[in-house]
Amino acid sequence: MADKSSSLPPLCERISYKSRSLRAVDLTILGLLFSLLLYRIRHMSQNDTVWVVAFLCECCFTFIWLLITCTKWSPAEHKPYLDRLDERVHELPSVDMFVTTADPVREPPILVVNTVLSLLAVNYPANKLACYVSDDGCSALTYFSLKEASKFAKIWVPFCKKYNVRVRAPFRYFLNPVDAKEDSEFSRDWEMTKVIWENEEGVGDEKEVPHFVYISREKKPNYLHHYKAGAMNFLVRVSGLMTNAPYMLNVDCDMYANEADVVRQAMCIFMEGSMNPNHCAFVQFPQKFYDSNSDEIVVLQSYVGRGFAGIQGPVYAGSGCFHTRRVMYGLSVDDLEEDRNLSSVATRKLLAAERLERDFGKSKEMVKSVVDALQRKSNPQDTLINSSEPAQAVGHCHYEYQTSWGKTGVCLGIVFTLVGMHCLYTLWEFMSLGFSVHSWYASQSFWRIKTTGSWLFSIPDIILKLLGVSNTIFIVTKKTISKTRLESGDRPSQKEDDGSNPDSNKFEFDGSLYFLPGTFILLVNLTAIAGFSMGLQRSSRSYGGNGKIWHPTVYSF
Ligand SMILES: O=c1ccn([C@@H]2O[C@H](COP(=O)(O)OP(=O)(O)O[C@H]3O[C@H](CO)[C@@H](O)[C@H](O)[C@H]3O)[C@@H](O)[C@H]2O)c(=O)[nH]1
Ligand SMILES: [Mn+2]
Repeated sequence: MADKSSSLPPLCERISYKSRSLRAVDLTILGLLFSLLLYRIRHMSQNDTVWVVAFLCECCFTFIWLLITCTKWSPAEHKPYLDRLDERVHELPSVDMFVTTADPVREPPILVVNTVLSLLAVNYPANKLACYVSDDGCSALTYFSLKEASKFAKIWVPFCKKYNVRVRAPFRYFLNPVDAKEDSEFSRDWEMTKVIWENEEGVGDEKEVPHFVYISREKKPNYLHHYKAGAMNFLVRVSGLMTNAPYMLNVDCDMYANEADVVRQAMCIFMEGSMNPNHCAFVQFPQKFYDSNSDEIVVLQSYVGRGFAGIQGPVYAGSGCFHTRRVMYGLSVDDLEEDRNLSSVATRKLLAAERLERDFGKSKEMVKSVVDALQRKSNPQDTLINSSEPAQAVGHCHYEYQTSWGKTGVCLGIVFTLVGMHCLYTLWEFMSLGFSVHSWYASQSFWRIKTTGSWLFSIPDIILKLLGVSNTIFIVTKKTISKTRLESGDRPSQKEDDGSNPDSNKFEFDGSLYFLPGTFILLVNLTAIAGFSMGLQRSSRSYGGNGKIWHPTVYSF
């Protein structure tokens, strides 16, 4: 386990990216915002509703701006040192990896296969890993695809490790042509692996491949199944009964591990004791997107993500996250002694028989696995410890009933300067990460669509839910696979991103009513601008006569 000596260099370091000039810009914007609000207050008259509404909107904007700026104030990143981990930690802890899928049509099994293969092939001792797939669609197609994938894994995993392949999702890897001399051993292995990948056949070495488990829980009409959250709870229970690893990774089926060292990187953070021995409940990795339209997310993640890392750490993003099992089972920082064992008070509180049964259900095996996890008793053989019977028991839809599973997310002048500064600021954020002005413009447009569409509709939705009138439903998003992703082989990998695909960078809109409010506001704005320019023409013709000018109303969200 980790060496406790504090004189050794750390396994992971926090690197700060504070910038004085950026802070100066932020403070200037803050000054401008406050002077705008002050101006509004000083010139407020009670019967001017437009003025009052504008004031309220600006208050709201200032509040949100303050929140975002506070978040971004002290950006930082955590840098793991893998060589130090390999040198000091000889017995790495086990990790259970979870992949969720729900619909073989919307989520083609080939996606799930790639996700799973990228996880099975990570640089980590195979006997310390187990990969569980939960299939809420209970699909025979997904099942058989995964069965084939498990055969291919026996060739794929050793191949990746032998040649130190970085991105270990085959569809991604085989987009690149082989980069070696024709007759080299590597190119022969490459060809062979590719042929097997395309023909889906394979035999190979089992020892190098982690455990791989396919599960599908029971669902019945009158039982809430809690969508992905329910699937995650089920995965936690079943893996608890089978491998009970102290760490768990969850990945959506439309993602893959794009870094072969991801698990060891997470361990550097979990096992770095010098910051605070019990400091870390989860490690969230940033998400990257291989199709178009993701520039905005990259920018958000770079600035807001680093900002979060600089304050208390990241927020859980739903995928690409490692959790500790003990924290999932109710452990908090105060429950631990210096040596990370449970304190006596915590032992009484967490391990009381009534609490265990109430929170985790009636399965004796389940309760034992929770106790083992809380007391850090590892599964000695790193094998699948239980037969599938207890696992089936915890997969019934009534298992969660009456337990805690599933319950537990100069006015105009100021305005123009502000709007100008805001635009320049967001533009700078985009350009400093290498994106074009066009991509910034597309993201700005999309913000308007989001605020007038999804945000607007989400408010009545939440109100109805709070009033108990409606239930939240989870519609699995359709994972479209672009043509370039399906065509493997002869195309260079950059092909996807160089804009040669005429449909890249385009959004797909269906005939949804959600676009009505945005379109309506756009039309109002256009009419107002047209009216304004007509009014200007008329007034310039009448030499300042007292013709009324129609003031444009421009709504900006
Ligand atoms: O009943 C269900 C519904 C969904 N899923 C899985 O949940 C994941 C996310 O579903 P998806 O339809 O892809 O939702 P997105 O909107 O893309 O997901 C975002 O939003 C989700 C809900 O907040 C988060 O869990 C995800 O991590 C986040 O990427 C997928 O692996 C699904 O297979 C299930 O297992 N069971
Ligand atoms: Mn998704």
